[in-house]
Amino acid sequence: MLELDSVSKVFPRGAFGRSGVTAVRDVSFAVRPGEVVSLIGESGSGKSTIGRMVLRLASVTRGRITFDGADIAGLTRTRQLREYHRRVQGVFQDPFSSCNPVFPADRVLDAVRRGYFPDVGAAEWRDRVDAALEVVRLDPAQVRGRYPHQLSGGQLQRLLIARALLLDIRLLVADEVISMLDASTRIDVLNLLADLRARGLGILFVTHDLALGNYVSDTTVILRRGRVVETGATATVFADPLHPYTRRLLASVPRLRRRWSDLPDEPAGARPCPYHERYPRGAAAGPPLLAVADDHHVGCFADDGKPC
Ligand SMILES: Nc1ncnc2c1ncn2[C@@H]1O[C@H](COP(=O)(O)OP(=O)(O)OP(=O)(O)O)[C@@H](O)[C@H]1O
Repeated sequence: MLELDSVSKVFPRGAFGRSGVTAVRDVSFAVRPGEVVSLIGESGSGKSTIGRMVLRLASVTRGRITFDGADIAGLTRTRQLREYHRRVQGVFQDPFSSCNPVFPADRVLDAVRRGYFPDVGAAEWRDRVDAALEVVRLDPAQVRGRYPHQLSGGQLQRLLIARALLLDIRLLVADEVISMLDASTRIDVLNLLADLRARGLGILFVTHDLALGNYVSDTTVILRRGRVVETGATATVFADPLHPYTRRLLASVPRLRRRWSDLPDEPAGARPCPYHERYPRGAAAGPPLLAVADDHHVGCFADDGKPC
């Protein structure tokens, strides 16, 4: 369904854009129907930029993003982009910023009808809205005519997911959708994402939180400074993290009964770089990621990301 092939993004910087910030470097991965892929990395690692490129909110500098085999850079006409957004939608961290506070929140649902389904009658539309609200486990009476400030962050987030469902989407980009929610609402939204996956939706789950990625995803992509350092089946990556960065991220997840001051500087049992073993320093550059198993790929441990 969605494929990223050696995608890079350079933001121009300085007078006349002569220099640039490389936010994303040679990133490749795929999202299949019914699969949740989590994109995990610290702040500034390029996660949101990838989400924005997938949503066509930012352009790709090098490489290709394809949806069902077609390069999305080729969708230049308004009509083509609208069709793409009927299939691919995003939900973001702050649900309140996606709603105009002076209008009832469910107006975002009516906007879908005006934009995409002007020929659908009022009664049928109401049925469709009720069905979408039921999927996200919202009682229509709870949200109809309510203003954003009268809803909780979790309710509003679910309303925005219902909006995406009205479009009959196939891929959802969920960018830090849980970050602003409290613990009990988080689990509701996570379980909702699991329901959507079961309905065959592909989900690109952008997060800086490893525990959330582990809970919800089938496949994990670990990003560092815009580059993929490790990727694979979530269970494999979490059970046997290879890259020192992944190991550091995992070691720093807060746990009950362990204090911050007890954390070792480096996780014990550092391993030699498998990439280095395969492609010793001085050899011609190897592939961007080394396959250590069918479902597990790792990048070079060197800090600059170049093959050792
Ligand atoms: N519009 C822009 N213009 C210039 N630089 C940008 C722009 N958007 C992002 N960047 C830079 O690209 C890099 C990656 O940013 P991005 O927002 O994708 O990271 P992130 O991993 O999503 O971080 P966070 O979790 O804090 O949102 C950062 O160095 C950021 O400063």
